[in-house]
Amino acid sequence: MAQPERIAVLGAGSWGTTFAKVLADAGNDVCLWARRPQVAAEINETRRNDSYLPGITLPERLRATDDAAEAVHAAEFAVLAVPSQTLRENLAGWQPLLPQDVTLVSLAKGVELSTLKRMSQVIGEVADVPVERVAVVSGPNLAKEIAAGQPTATVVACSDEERAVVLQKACFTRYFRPYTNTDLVGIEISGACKNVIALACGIAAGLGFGHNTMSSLITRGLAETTRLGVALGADPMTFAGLAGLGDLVATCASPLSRNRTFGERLGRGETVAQAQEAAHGQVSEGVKSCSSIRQLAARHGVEMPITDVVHRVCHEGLEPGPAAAELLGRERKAE
Ligand SMILES: NC(=O)c1ccc[n+]([C@@H]2O[C@H](COP(=O)([O-])OP(=O)(O)OC[C@H]3O[C@@H](n4cnc5c(N)ncnc54)[C@H](O)[C@@H]3O)[C@@H](O)[C@H]2O)c1
Ligand SMILES: O=P(O)(O)OC[C@H](O)CO
Repeated sequence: MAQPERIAVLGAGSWGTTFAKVLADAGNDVCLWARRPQVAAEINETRRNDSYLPGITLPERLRATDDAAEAVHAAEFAVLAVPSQTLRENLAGWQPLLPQDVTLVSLAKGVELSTLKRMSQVIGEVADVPVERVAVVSGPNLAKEIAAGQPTATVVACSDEERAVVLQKACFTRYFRPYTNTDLVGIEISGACKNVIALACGIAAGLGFGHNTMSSLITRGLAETTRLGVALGADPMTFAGLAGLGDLVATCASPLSRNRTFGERLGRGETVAQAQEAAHGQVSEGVKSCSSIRQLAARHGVEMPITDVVHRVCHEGLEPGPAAAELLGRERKAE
C-alpha cells in the first residue's frame, strides 16, 4: 500500500483540527471539512480556528471547506472526527461521496447508544467496507497540548497491519509518535471507557477528594474496562498500553479534559444541564457512553461498578456524595 497523497479530515472541532494539523505537519496535503462555513473561511483566511484552538496557527498544507464532496475528493484516507453519537448520521451523508478504496479512520471515543456498537463497527456497517479498511487512532491525546506542539504518543490500530503502518507513517511528526496495534476491540473499548472513569475522577475532585481517590478510581476503572474488553475478545495487554492506561491517566488527571471537567462540575453540585451549558457545545463523550457501556457490560455479564454509578449520577439523579459512599460500601473482595 502506497503512502497517501491526499487525506480528508471530516470534523473541524478540537481534535479534528488538531489531527489535521498533525497530518499536514507530517507532510500530507490535508482537506478539513467544517460543518459551519464561517469556520472553513476562518481557517483558509487566517490560518486559525479560534473557537476550538485559540492562539494556534495552522499550517499552509491544511485547507478547509464546508463541502464534504470537495474534502473527500480523491482522498486515500478519510478521517472521521465527529462525536460518536453523530457518526452514523454524518457518515450516511458522506458515504456516497467516498472514493472507492478509501481507508476510513475513526478518532471518536464512544459506544453508540442505540446499538451498543463500537465506532469501527458503525463505520463498517454504514460505509459498507470490510473491517480491514477501518483504522482507529487513540491514545493520551489532549488536543490543545498537541496543537501547541507538545510531545505525545498514540496508537494507530487496524486489523490490517500494513494499512496501520501506512497511517502511522502519515501521522508521524517530531512531536507526535504513533505506535501500531491490531487489537481494534481493546483500543476502542479503552478509549470509550476512559471518558466515563474521567467523569468519576472529576466528580471525586468536585467533592474535594485528592490524589489517592483519583488513583484508586483510575486503577479500579482500568480493572473494569479490562474485564469488559476481555469479554468482548480484546487482548488484556492492550489495556496496559497508550490507549489504555496512558489515555486513562491523561484524561483523569488533566484540567484540559472535557469529561473530567464535566464531572468536577457535577461533584461541585451543578446539574447535568449546567455542566453541559458550560461546555459551550464541545462534546463530553462519557456522559452518553456511560449508558451504552453499562448496557454492553450487562449484556456480557460484566460488573462495572464505577460506570454504573456514573450513569446513575448523569441520568438517574443519584447525588455525587451517595454515589461515592455506594462505591466505598461495596462488599469487600480480593484485588
Ligand atoms: N479533543 C480532544 O482532545 C480529543 C482527543 C482525542 C479524541 N477525541 C475524540 O474525538 C471526537 C471528536 O472530538 P472533538 O474534540 O473534536 O469534539 P468537538 O466537540 O470539539 O468537535 C466536534 C466536531 O464535530 C462536528 N459535528 C458534526 N456533526 C455534529 C453533530 N451532529 N453534533 C455535534 N457536532 C457535530 C462539530 O461541528 C465539530 O466540528 C470525540 O469522540 C472525542 O472523544 C477528542
Ligand atoms: O477532553 P476529553 O475528556 O474528551 O479527552 C480528550 C482525549 O480523549 C484525551 O486523550
